[in-house]
Amino acid sequence: MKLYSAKQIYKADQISIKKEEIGSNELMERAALQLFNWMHLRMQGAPVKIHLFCGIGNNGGDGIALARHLVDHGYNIEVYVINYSEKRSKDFLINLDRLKDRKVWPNFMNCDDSLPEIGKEDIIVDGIFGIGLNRTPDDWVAKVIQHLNDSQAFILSIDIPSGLFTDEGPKDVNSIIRSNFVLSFQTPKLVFFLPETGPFIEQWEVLDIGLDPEYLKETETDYELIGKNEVLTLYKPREKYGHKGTYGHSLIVGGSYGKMGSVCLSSKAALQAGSGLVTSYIPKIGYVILQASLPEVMVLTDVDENELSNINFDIKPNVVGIGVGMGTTKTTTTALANFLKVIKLPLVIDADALNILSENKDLLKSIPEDSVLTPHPKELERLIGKWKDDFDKLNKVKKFSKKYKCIVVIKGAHTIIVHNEKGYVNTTGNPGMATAGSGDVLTGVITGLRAQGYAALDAAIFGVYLHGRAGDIAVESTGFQSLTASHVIDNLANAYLDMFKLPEQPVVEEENK
Ligand SMILES: NC(=O)C1=CN([C@@H]2O[C@H](COP(=O)(O)OP(=O)(O)OC[C@H]3O[C@@H](n4cnc5c(N)ncnc54)[C@H](OP(=O)(O)O)[C@@H]3O)[C@@H](O)[C@H]2O)[C@@H](O)CC1
Ligand SMILES: Nc1ncnc2c1ncn2[C@@H]1O[C@H](COP(=O)(O)OP(=O)(O)O)[C@@H](O)[C@H]1O
Ligand SMILES: [K+]
Repeated sequence: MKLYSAKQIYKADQISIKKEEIGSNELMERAALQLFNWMHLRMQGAPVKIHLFCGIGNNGGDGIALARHLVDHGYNIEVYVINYSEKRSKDFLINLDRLKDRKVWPNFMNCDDSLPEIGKEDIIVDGIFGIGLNRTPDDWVAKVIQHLNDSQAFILSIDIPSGLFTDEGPKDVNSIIRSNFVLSFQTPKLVFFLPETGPFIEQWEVLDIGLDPEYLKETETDYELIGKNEVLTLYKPREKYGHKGTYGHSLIVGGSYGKMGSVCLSSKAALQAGSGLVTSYIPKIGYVILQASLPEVMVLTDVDENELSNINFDIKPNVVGIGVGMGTTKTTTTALANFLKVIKLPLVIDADALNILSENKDLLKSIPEDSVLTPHPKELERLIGKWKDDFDKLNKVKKFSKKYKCIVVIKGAHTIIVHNEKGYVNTTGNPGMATAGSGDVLTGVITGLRAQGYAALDAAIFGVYLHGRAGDIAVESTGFQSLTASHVIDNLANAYLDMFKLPEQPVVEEENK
């Protein structure tokens, strides 16, 4: 699913109005009707108090139009207009008049008005600012927003939580609504998925207001949301006459004294992702551990007992996953540097290999083209330096990806895969996966997919999706706290099977005869 920018949404808005020969107030009416239907379906006329807080732009106009539908259906409403500017939008004014025709008089709030009382059981509709926010709200508006956040009432935001910018980072977190639910028009916004702004949104849903499908289809976006539909198109089925050679040979390089588990996790994950063959390359100390833990995996050992000192093998893998549990000693740093000088194969680079690269930036230019780097936030910071906000981070990563011709997987609650100018935002995974070794599993999965012939970007996108989905299935039986990296591996099979499951159909009860 494409994630459109505010500029693109406004353009779609203009094109739709022109093509369909409708007024902009008709689009607002569609938006308001969709909002109303959503609420009415769930509330079924319940007499709960609904406080609608509206700005003076089109987001406020949506709120005012929604208020009219609510009052027409007998709901218990109170409307407030936050007068943060004199420049009321045309469609806001049209809808304000329509509401007044119903004898509903909004409370017009200015900077020195007292704040209204809101009960815990009430509902707040947040239509203060939408995608038109272009500067930090004034202090008194921020105070109103804080008051709503503190009320403990359920907050339903129209289009986007008020105070959040659509395409840039937040400047004052005290002026942002904390939404329980966002009904977003036509597209979710990128900020719903970023670590700094995502926490302001508990749940979201898209309402289709019928913006021009042709424009939406043709328009390229900087970001895409990755779900089941997107990865189904990437999936490579197995061939009847395929053999283990057809599905590639993964080599997992890593481990050091006390950290052999990470190599076990990556190697097992590569197998479970479907790699035809898997070999682990480890310091001698891990030989028995690997052989005893994973009978399917072949093992090659370094000459050194406890750490990698010379990465040298005479097998022909298709891809190398490198870095897990490897440590960053001088000896291992030299081993990695020498390896990068000669290696031509695609790499999946993780953990300590990333840390070594961060400490020796001149090595970055030796990374083979189309390698996949999988940093968690701390590793990323070591690699690209500090960032101002999430947008600054994404821009820096885009530059890095272009410069070193690689794919960067920014791990997190919503992992984002960056390739050149574009980002792919993952939708699977859960906080149970914030547990030791789950990143090692991801390295194995992406390596295993690369081995099977998935292109670098596809392997990264599909791998991140599968890994998260396996975690989501696992957590249903383990709970968040008890989920471990091994559970994620054990559920990779279920993640594959789940891709082809049809959505559950409603059960039709047989009629009593
Ligand atoms: N496009 C679509 O598909 C459809 C969109 N619809 C709805 O329209 C919404 C966008 O509406 P919008 O453009 O009128 O802007 P909105 O967010 O209401 O802000 C109002 C104005 O406030 C101003 N302003 C900005 N920041 C400020 C600040 N800090 N403090 C004070 N003032 C500030 C700024 O004007 P300025 O003062 O800069 O001239 C801005 O224009 C969208 O989210 C959706 O709900 C639907 O109706 C149907 C179809
Ligand atoms: N809150 C979360 N929601 C979803 N996924 C998460 C969350 N926290 C962590 N993860 C995922 O778990 C993995 C953790 O990786 P990493 O930090 O490298 O762990 P480790 O170093 O222990 O292997 C990443 O794939 C990350 O996206
Ligand atoms: K809003």
